[in-house]
Amino acid sequence: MKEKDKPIKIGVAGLGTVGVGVVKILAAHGDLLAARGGARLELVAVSARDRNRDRGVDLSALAWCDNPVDLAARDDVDVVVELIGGSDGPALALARETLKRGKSFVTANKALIAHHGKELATLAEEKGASLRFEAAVAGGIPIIKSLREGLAANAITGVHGILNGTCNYILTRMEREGLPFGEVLADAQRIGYAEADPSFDIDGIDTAHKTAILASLAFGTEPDMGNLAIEGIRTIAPVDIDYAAELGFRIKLLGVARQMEAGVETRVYPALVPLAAPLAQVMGGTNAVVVHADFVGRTVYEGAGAGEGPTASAVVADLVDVARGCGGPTFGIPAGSLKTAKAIPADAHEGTYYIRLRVEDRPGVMADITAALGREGVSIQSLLQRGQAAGGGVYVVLTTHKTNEAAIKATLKRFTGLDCVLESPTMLRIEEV
Ligand SMILES: NC(=O)C1=CN([C@@H]2O[C@H](COP(=O)(O)OP(=O)(O)OC[C@H]3O[C@@H](n4cnc5c(N)ncnc54)[C@H](OP(=O)(O)O)[C@@H]3O)[C@@H](O)[C@H]2O)C=CC1
Ligand SMILES: N[C@@H](CCO)C(=O)O
Repeated sequence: MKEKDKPIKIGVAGLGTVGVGVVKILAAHGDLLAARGGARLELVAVSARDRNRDRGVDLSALAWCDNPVDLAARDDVDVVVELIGGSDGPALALARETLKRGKSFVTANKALIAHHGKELATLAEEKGASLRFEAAVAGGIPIIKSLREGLAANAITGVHGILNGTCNYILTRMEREGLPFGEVLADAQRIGYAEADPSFDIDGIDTAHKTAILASLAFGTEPDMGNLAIEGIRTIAPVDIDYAAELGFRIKLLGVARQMEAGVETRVYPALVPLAAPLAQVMGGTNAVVVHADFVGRTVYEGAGAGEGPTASAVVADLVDVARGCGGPTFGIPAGSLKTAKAIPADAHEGTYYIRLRVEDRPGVMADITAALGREGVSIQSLLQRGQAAGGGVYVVLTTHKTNEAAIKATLKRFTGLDCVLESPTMLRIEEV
């Protein structure tokens, strides 16, 4: 047998939504994957918590490890796939142990890579092993490969993504069906989109993990959660979805990484996106990423961002790359050359803004509002007033011309101090991507 014909023996830790998907693809596409990778991908061992659970796939011929870290030490395992989740605990222990032994490691775990990416990449590069995580960002979309390989000729200036299927699914159904937040979240959990702790999804942490990874690949900085300002979608009210539509926008939770003069800004926030923009068309559990780069211009990537088949598709694509012997540094440049990301103050953010106020319905209110904006040098782009807000008073909704976040925060403080303002103002950024 030629060296190339030797099978690649795989151990999979975690047999939940994604793990079972990987088992199914390996079983369904054995010949196709062997032809593409130049070696058969042979699943030999698995690990999960409950050995007796029926997972709808045949595991009877496979070795079982109660402790997932034992997969790394097995002589019959060449490559370990980690589909447990969590930034630390067994996932991290397994990653370290696998790479220390010079074996390649494939994962869908964005928390692990966002928190320990540099350490693990350093270890992989020292040991000549491969560390792959295509499934960790945007599920089935090959965005890691695109940034690391397809766009390698370019300096990247910005990356904007809808990176969390759960949030996009919730926002879509709130808009289309007028359903309350909680009811839709339960559906996202049933479909298998949501994280084990769904607050990671709705509070923007999952998007932040993915943004940290994309920023690292795009800008050559080490993945760094410490510099990321994070806002989720809990505060988005149906009324904001309606006003956004009236103004020609749709609300999306975005992960944003962009090159600014002072460094790379990385943030997560719900934003108003113009209805004609590609990101506004992305509905349900679908993810999308828009990359701006100097020579190629704008490129757009879209596809299923979560769920069994799409996520497992990306995991198995990484296994094919390992079989092919595809190498190169994990984040596109050697781990030792990754720069430390600089914190960019949120107040430096420049852009246009949406503000919703609930105010008393009486003469002089609009004058107070416009005076507060004027004092902070914030110029109004559009202004709406609608009758009878829930809870009394009326809603006043405005968008601004370009300004900075320091001026917006100062304006919001002035609004909060006005007698006519009945509740804390809602502020959302507008992103023209
Ligand atoms: N679901 C999705 O759409 C996506 C998920 N991901 C990522 O993929 C990873 C897996 O997600 P998902 O499949 O949804 O998760 P699940 O919760 O469905 O599955 C997790 C699996 O890990 C096993 N497990 C948990 N703790 C241990 C442990 N200590 N030792 C051994 N096995 C353990 C569980 O075992 P048991 O079944 O016995 O309880 C289960 O099989 C996560 O990192 C997630 O963020 C990435 C993209 C999309
Ligand atoms: N919980 C994540 C899974 C995919 O990473 C989501 O909803 O997008």
